[in-house]
Parts: sequence; C-alpha cells; structure tokens
Amino acid sequence: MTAEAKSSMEFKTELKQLLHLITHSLYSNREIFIRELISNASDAINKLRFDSLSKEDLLEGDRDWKITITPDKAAKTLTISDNGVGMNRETIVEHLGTIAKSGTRGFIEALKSQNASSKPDLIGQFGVGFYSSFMVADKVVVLSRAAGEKDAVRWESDGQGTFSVEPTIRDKRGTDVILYLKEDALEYLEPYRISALVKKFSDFVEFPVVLFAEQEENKGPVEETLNSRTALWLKSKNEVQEEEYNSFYQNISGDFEKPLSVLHYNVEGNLQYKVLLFIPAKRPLTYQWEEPKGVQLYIQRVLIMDSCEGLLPPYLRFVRGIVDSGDLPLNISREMLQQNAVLDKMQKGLVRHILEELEGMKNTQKDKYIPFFKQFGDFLKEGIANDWTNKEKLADLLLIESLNTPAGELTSLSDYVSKMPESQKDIYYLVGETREFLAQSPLLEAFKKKGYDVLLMTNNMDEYMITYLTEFKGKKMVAVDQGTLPDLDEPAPDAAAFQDLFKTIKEKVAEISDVRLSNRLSESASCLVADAGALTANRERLLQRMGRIGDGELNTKRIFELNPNHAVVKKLQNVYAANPSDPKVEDTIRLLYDQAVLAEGSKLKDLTGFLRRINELIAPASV
Ligand SMILES: Nc1ncnc2c1ncn2[C@@H]1O[C@H](COP(=O)(O)OP(=O)(O)OP(=O)(O)O)[C@@H](O)[C@H]1O
Repeated sequence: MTAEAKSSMEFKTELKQLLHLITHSLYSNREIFIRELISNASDAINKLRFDSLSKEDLLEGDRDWKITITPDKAAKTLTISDNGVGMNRETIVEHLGTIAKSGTRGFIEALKSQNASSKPDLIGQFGVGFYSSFMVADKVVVLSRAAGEKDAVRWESDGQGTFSVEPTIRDKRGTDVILYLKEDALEYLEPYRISALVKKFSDFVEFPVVLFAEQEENKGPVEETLNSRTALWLKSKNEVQEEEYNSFYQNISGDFEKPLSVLHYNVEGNLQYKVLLFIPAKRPLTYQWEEPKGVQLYIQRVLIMDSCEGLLPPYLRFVRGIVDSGDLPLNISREMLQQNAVLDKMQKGLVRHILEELEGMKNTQKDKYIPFFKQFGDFLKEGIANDWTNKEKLADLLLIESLNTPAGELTSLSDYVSKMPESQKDIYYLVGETREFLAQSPLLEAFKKKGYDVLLMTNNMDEYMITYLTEFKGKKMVAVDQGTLPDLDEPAPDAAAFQDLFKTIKEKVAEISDVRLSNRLSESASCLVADAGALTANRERLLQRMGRIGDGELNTKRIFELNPNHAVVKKLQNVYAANPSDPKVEDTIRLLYDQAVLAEGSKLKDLTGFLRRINELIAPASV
C-alpha cells in the first residue's frame, strides 16, 4: 500500500525559499529555535487537552503533560519531545511540508529587502516556527504518533528542498523532534546552555519543560524541570517584576522589544476574569500580511483560543495578551463563544481599560504617547469609523498637525478646542498630501488673518476617518475646502455688480457648478471649493488612485470663488463692464480658473492652453 511506503516529497516552493533564507542568512538569533520548538510542543499539548474535554479516551490515561529535552553528546543530537496531540502521515505532510503559512511570502520579501543578516529579529516577528530548526541542524527527524491512533510516522529532511515520510514505531502518542546539530551548534548540547535558554524564553510555559541529561561517570540520567511555570496573569501586580512582564510579552508576541505598556488587573463581581494585556512599542511588519495574533482566551488556566476575535474589536488587534475567564464553560465551542454575552461584556471592559491607558499616556507621558501614535494611530482612526460608542474617546486620542503648530509638531482635538477664540464656532480642517502644500493653500488665507487654527491632515487614513468624525465635544468638524464658512467675514457687499460676469464665467467654464465671491481669500485671486457634502479635490484624487473613478475624470463639479479685492479680479470686472466680448475676458477667466486648479493640487486639463496664455501675458514685458 502506498500510504505505508517511504516516500520522498518536495517542499512547497515558498517553503524552499524560506528554508534557504533561514539556513543562509539568519545566524545571530538562532537560539530562538528552542523557543519555537517548545512553543509547538506546548501548543500540541494544549490542543490535546482541549480535544480531550469532549473525548476523554484520547488521553489513554496519560495526562502527565510534559515537554522533554534530551541532549545526546555522542550522537550530537538534541531531541525535543512532547506527549501532545501528535501527527499522522497525512497531517505531518500537510503541516511540515506543503503548507506555506500566509505570512511566508511576506517574510521572504522582507528578508530580501532588508539585508537579512542585519535584521535577525525578523525571524521572531514572523514566527517561522518549526523551520527555525534548520538554523542549528543539518538534518531533522520527526517521530510522531497522533492521539487515538496506533501507527506512527517518521519525517526526515536536510532542509534542502525535499523531505521523506515513512511508517515507524512509537510506543505512545506525541512527537519527538530530533535535531542533528551542525558542528558550529554543538553548544546547544550543554545542559547549562539549554537551561539558560529555557529560562529566558519559556519560563512561563504552563507544562514542565524537563531536561533529561546523562550524568558524568555513568551515574545514570537525571530529570530536571527547567521552567517555573508561573501563570503570570494569576499573580498580583505587585508580585511581578518588570523583567517577567517583558519576557512573557516577548514569548507570546514574538517581538524582541519591550512592550510600551502593561495592563494587568482582575475583574471581580458578577463577571470574573483576569487580564494581562500589552501595548507593543513598535508595529511589526507582520500586521500587513498575517492574521493578527490578538488576545488569547484562557478559561481557568486552559488555553481555549489563541486569537479570540470577540475579545477585542478589530481595530485593537495590535494589543497582545491574555484574558482568563472564570465564567465560561471549559468546553465552549467557537460558535458558542461568538454568541456569548459574557464575551461582549468582557470586550466592553477591555476596550475601556485600553483607551483609558492610552488617554493617561497622552496626558502625562507625551514622550511615550507620540511615538505610539505614530506607530498605531491608523488603528485608532479605524476605530473612529467602527466603534460608535467610543468615537469621542478615540477622537481625543488623535494627534494632528495644524496651521498654528510648528511643522512636525502635533496637536490634539482637545488642545485645539481649548485655544479656539470666542468668535470661532467650528473646528476647521483641510486634508491633503503634505503639510507644506496644505499650509500654502489659498483656502487658509482668511483663517491666517483671523488667527483661527486649521487642522492639516496628511495621513492616508484621514480622508476615511473624517467622514465618520463629524463632531467633537459638540463642535462641528468643518472642511475648509467645502461649502460656505459662516464663521468668516462676509465678502464685500458688491456681489450684485458681478452677476453678469458670473453668468459669462459659467458659460465659459464648463467644469464648475457655480461661481461666487469668496470670503476665504485675502492674497490670492481665486480658489475652488466643493459644494457642501460633495467630493473635495483630495478625496477625488484618492478615489482616482484607488481606481474608483477614472484619472482626470471629474465626477463632481466644484464652485469657483473669486476674491473681489484682488487687482486682477477688479480689472477683469472693469474690462468686462466696458466690453463683455473683449478676448482678454475669456483668457483671464481661464487663467484664474487654472490657478485655482493648481492651488487645490489637481492636474490642469489643458496645459498647452494655460502655457500659451501665460506666454502671451509675459511677451510684451519680456526682452
Ligand atoms: N510538536 C508538535 N506536535 C504536533 N504538531 C506539531 C508539532 N510541531 C509542529 N506541529 C504542526 O506543524 C505546524 C507547523 O508548525 P510551525 O512551527 O511551522 O508553525 P506554527 O506553530 O503553526 O506557527 P508559529 O510557530 O508561528 O506559531 C503546526 O501548526 C502544527 O500543526
């Protein structure tokens, strides 16, 4: 039977690339292989413990959970064994050969682009898991027997592109990972080295990690438990050292940095649960392509779900940690969890704590909060769009540049409001690509004159977020490139005199929906604004970039505003009054319009016409 025979198979292409990179580029942090293998062993035990809640037979009476590390100096092998769920022929081929995790491709790209040898921490961020064995071993053999099955399987590979599988014998369920160490990795056979690494990386692992070592002079083997197995979240806050938090966080997140903040508390009362959450300091590359790990759900110390979606809303997926509930039944299924009211209540509490922590940081530790916001601000903006109940709190966590803050410095909405002059009713903002460009916009002239501040939003998420943030502390959020602005002074009352000219402008400039005198301009002659509720120039460009509307295609017409106090506008009005069909009239209208198009950052439709008109103007004065 083919299923019984030894067969040789190829790794999936992406895995081949991954293995090549692991073995050739990542040396300096290779000791983490031990963490990865212990973590797999612990996952395997957790999985069986969970499965056995509904199928006790699987245990066959053995619930003495244990992870064993056996160095063999003579054979130069290091073996990591567990009595977890195990694998059969089918699952071993699937898990250790053909499945490339979704993050693998991204990992490979990041390694290639970032000069991998100088970025060893990447491997931790991506959790390449089992394959990290090939950093220290030139051959790896896995012997495994799945719980509830009789046959065992032997997997072997030198990490060069193929692996083989064949039947074998293992007298109990579980897995042995046997590393045939490279000559330059024999240090990992030394008990003191193994012991130090387990303490460093895996001290909190819930199951005993036992070193099974031969003694000198044929005294027989000794077993020594290396990890203290403390469930950190069950201790009280004042019993835990900062170092313990750090290494626990690094273990569950794969991050090499310390966390930025730790939230550790107990909830008593109707609902009881223990919380240990971490806010990371840096945004790992993984977020872009891998499923977020999120928060682990434990029920009375038993890991139920590695990444429990319902515990936090998606926008807080950067938070790591553990919630251990005393109120949920141990054998709860994923489906039941999703409909469980307890989870909803816990989520509300967790969100409140996280937002309060961030608020405290913003108010009292600016040096910590500003870098945090630069890394994770996008997530909070996503929250403004999705979490209606916490919208105001989230909005108050925003940091934004503004006209009155020096370039590179940021203001919060509360600060903005507290500095508003009495005459100012609304909060003003302008969204665009860069601060430099926005700060020069003609749309800000009247604000500069009146001393009103304008928020200058230049982050990718801002256009999206601002559609959901229409108010803050009872004040309207108003785009300065949209609608009319009653807070500003009225334009000169001579609008009537311009009515005939305006009629001609509307006939000549098909791109606009209307023309009127402006109360936004003081230096410039003209500008374009969107009608209330219509697409602004920046949003239109964003939609074009996203392919939602065609390039150069104007879906919405804008309103053309003229500054009645500007010399060119005055002259235009005079020339028009004397002779409405003077050819200079149309050229000047076009030039004023094209200037306004450039000032809003859009492209000119008729660049040739624009240059011709400019040259005709310059010609009489030029040499
Ligand atoms: N000791 C083991 N017992 C049972 N199954 C295992 C064991 N080690 C690995 N596996 C299986 O092989 C799969 C791949 O392991 P690998 O370490 O590459 O990734 P992972 O553990 O899924 O992810 P990560 O290491 O990033 O958390 C695991 O998901 C698991 O199904």
